[in-house]
Amino acid sequence: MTDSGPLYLTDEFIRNNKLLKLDKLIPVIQNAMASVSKNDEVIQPPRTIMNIPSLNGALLSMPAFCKYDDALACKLVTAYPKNADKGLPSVQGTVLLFDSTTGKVCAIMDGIEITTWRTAAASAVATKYLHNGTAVLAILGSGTQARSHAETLDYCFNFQQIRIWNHKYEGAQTLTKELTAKGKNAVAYHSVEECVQDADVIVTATFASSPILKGKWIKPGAHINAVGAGINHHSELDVDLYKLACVYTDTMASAETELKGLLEEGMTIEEVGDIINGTKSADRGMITVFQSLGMAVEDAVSAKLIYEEYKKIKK
Ligand SMILES: NC(=O)C1=CN([C@@H]2O[C@H](COP(=O)(O)OP(=O)(O)OC[C@H]3O[C@@H](n4cnc5c(N)ncnc54)[C@H](O)[C@@H]3O)[C@@H](O)[C@H]2O)C=CC1
Ligand SMILES: O=C(O)C1=NCCCC1
Repeated sequence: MTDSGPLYLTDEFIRNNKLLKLDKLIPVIQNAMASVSKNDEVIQPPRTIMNIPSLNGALLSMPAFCKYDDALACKLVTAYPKNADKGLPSVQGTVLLFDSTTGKVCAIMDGIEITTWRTAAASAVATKYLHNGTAVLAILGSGTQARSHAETLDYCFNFQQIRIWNHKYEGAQTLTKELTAKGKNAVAYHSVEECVQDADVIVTATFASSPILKGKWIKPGAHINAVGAGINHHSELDVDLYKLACVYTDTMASAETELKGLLEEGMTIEEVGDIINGTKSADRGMITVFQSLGMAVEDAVSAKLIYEEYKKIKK
C-alpha cells in the first residue's frame, strides 16, 4: 500500500487560489471566538512561548481542537522583529492539520496567510461587537498586520478615512500610496497624536516595546485593536489608557500569563466571546480595547476552511 503523504499548501498557493476569503473567514473566526467562551467546544492549552533573547526572536507552539468544526491543528510560529531589515517577514510559521479521528496529518500549510488574515478577522469581529462609529480608522504600523487590518476593517466598515502612522515615515507613505491606489481616502502621518485624534477605530500593529499610544489623545468612545507583541503583549498602549478603557481579550486562559502585568495592576479583562454570546454586554460609550493575543483555535478553523476550499477546487 502506498501513501503519498500529507498535502502541502504554500502561502503563495493559498493566496493565488483565494482559499482564505474574508466573506468566509470572518464568520468562522467569529464562531471560534464565541466558542472559546462556552464550555466544551474548544481545547486550547496556553501556548508555549520560547523567547530566544540572544537572537531577538521567539518560537511559539499553538495546538488546538475545535469540536463543532472538527478541526485539529497545531501551528508553530516564529517572531523575528529584525527580519524586516533583511526583507523577510517578521512572523512566519507552519500549520499542521490532522484527521481528528485517526491523528494522521492530512495537510501541512505555510502559516503566513493564516496568521495575517485570521488576526485581522478577529479584530474586525471585536470591533463589530464593541463599537459603533466607524468614520475614521487610524493604524499605527505599516507592516503585514497593518495591511491586513486596513483591508479587513475597511471591508467590514467602509471607513471615510484611513490614517497611517509608522515609526519610519516611509513605511506610512508606502502603505498610504497602496491604499490610495485602491481608491481609499488614505493619509500618512508624522505624529501618533495627530493620527489618532478623533479617530473612531485605532489599530496598533507594531513591534514597539514601550508605549506609543496615550490615553489622553483618544476620543471618548473610541475602540482600539491592540495587536502587536513587543517585549510582552501590552507594550503599545500606556497603562493610563488601559485604566481608562474597558479591556477585552480573546482568551482569558492565555491572558492569565500573557497579560499578567495588566492583571497585577488590578485591571478587569473580559473575553470578547462573552459579548458575542450575549452573556455579557459591552459598554459602547467607553473607550474599548481589544487586546489581541492570537489563538490556536483561530489557526485551526482557518486551516480547516482552507482545506475544505482546496477540496472544492480539486474536484
Ligand atoms: N495578536 C496576534 O494574533 C498577532 C500579533 N502579531 C504581532 O503584530 C505585530 C506586527 O506584526 P507584523 O505586521 O507581522 O510585523 P511587520 O514586521 O510586518 O510590521 C511591524 C511594524 O512595526 C514597526 N516597528 C518595528 N519596530 C518598532 C518600534 N520599535 N516602534 C514602533 N514601531 C516599530 C515596523 O516599522 C512595522 O511597521 C508584531 O508585534 C507581531 O508580533 C502578529 C501576528 C499575530
Ligand atoms: O498568534 C500568533 O500567531 C502570534 N501571536 C503573537 C506573535 C506572533 C504570532
